[in-house]
This record gives sequence, C-alpha cells and structure tokens, in this order.
Amino acid sequence: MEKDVIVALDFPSANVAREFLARFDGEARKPFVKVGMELFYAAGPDFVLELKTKGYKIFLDLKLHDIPNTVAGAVRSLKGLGVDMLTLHASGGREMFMRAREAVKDMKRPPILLAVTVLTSFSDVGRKEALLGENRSAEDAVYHLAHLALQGGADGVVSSAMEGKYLREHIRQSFPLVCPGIRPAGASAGDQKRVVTPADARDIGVDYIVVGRPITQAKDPVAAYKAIKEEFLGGSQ
Ligand SMILES: O=c1ccn([C@@H]2O[C@H](COP(=O)(O)O)[C@@H](O)[C@H]2O)c(=O)[nH]1
Repeated sequence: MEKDVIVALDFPSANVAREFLARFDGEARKPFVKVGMELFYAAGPDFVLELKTKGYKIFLDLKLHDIPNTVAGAVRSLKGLGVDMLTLHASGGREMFMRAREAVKDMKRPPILLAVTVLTSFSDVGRKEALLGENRSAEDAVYHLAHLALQGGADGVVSSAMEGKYLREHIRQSFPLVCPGIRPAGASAGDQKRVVTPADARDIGVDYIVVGRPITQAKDPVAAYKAIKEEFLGGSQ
C-alpha cells in the first residue's frame, strides 16, 4: 500500500491556500492535500477543481453524516470533482455507507471512502461526555465503528494512530488507515488529544498521516513538511 503525508489545508480562503502551496512550487512532487470544511465552505467546489487541474491528489474531508438518502445525494453531487479520498462519519451507520458505496459505483475513478471513527480531539472523558452511554475504551469504540463501516462498504478508516495497532490486529481485511492527530516530538498538541509522532505512526503501520498546523504554522512549512515526511517514510520515499 502507498504511504504518504497529507497536508491539511485548513485556511480561510482559496487565496491563502494558493499562497501556501506556492511555497512548494520548486519541489519535485506536489504534496497530497486535504481540503476540509473551512476551505471547502469558503472556496467551494471550484477550488477543488482548480487543485485537481493543477495535479494535486485531494482528500476531501467533509465528514458526511446524515440520513442515507441525503448522504448518497451528497456523494453524487461531489462526483465531478474527481477527489481521491472522501470522509463520512462511521456513526452514520451501515446503511449510510451502503448507500454511499452505491452512489460511487458508476464513477470511473471513485474516491476512497473513509470512515471517521472517534475524532482525535476526543479524550476518554470528552468522548464519554458527548456520547451518551459510551463506556468502551477508545480502542474498542474505534474498532466497533471501523468494523461496522467496513462492512457497510467503506474502503478505509480514519482514527488516531493510538488505535492503529489494535485495528490491525483485530480487523482481518487489509484497509487504508489514515491518521490525523500527528505531532512531531515537542510540537504543541493544540486541541488534539490522542496524538502520535510520525515515527511512531510509521512503526504502527499507518498508511497516511494527516498533518495540518505543524506544517501550515511552521516558520518554514516546506522544511517542516520534509522533516515530517522523512520521519514517517524514512528510506522508503
Ligand atoms: O479525527 C480527526 C479527523 C480529522 N481531522 C482533521 O485532520 C486535520 C488535523 O490538523 P492538525 O492541525 O494537524 O491538528 C484537521 O484538518 C482536522 O479537521 C482530525 O484532526 N481528527
């Protein structure tokens, strides 16, 4: 399976994102980028198309979560964007994933459908407070949600790398594991609670790490990106 660092473009406008990406112009390969709610709501599908036309690989992180019919419609509406990955909340349930799977079936290059399990910003206390009656460990909750979504038709899973080892041991099928909440040693966690270093994520067997602020807010974002990539991919680049 391919492994890579995905840069989260959490910016308020297309122009800010363009300025940031221009720093990478001299590099041999464009970074794999993630467009999340902030940028998508500000810049819209046109900017995603612009990135696609420029040759970026795109992870569209909209975390769809609604009734199955609405999510299937949303997936169909995103069809023309040609994104490489798309997120849906695993807690939307099996039927929601079945309908999303059905919605991509006629696409020439369907996106990898990723199930977001337990957000990396949740501590155990925060998760139990938000989800009524939730008494499982984070590992068990992530496993349960991942298993359900994969059965419904998800291709891969988003979780903290902290649960990665448990997922790999308990889910037999092979699937792409995508992990945000990545922090190089000494970096500020910010609102992230379940954080892992790029080197530990590599050792756990994570396929893609998603990194935002440690790169976008670095003094030298290109140097920060390269250092994180080196720590995660090492000699396998
Ligand atoms: O559980 C999740 C799911 C998605 N994210 C997204 O990843 C990035 C992380 O950004 P940092 O600045 O490196 O914290 C961000 O876009 C989130 O929306 C996540 O963090 N956790």
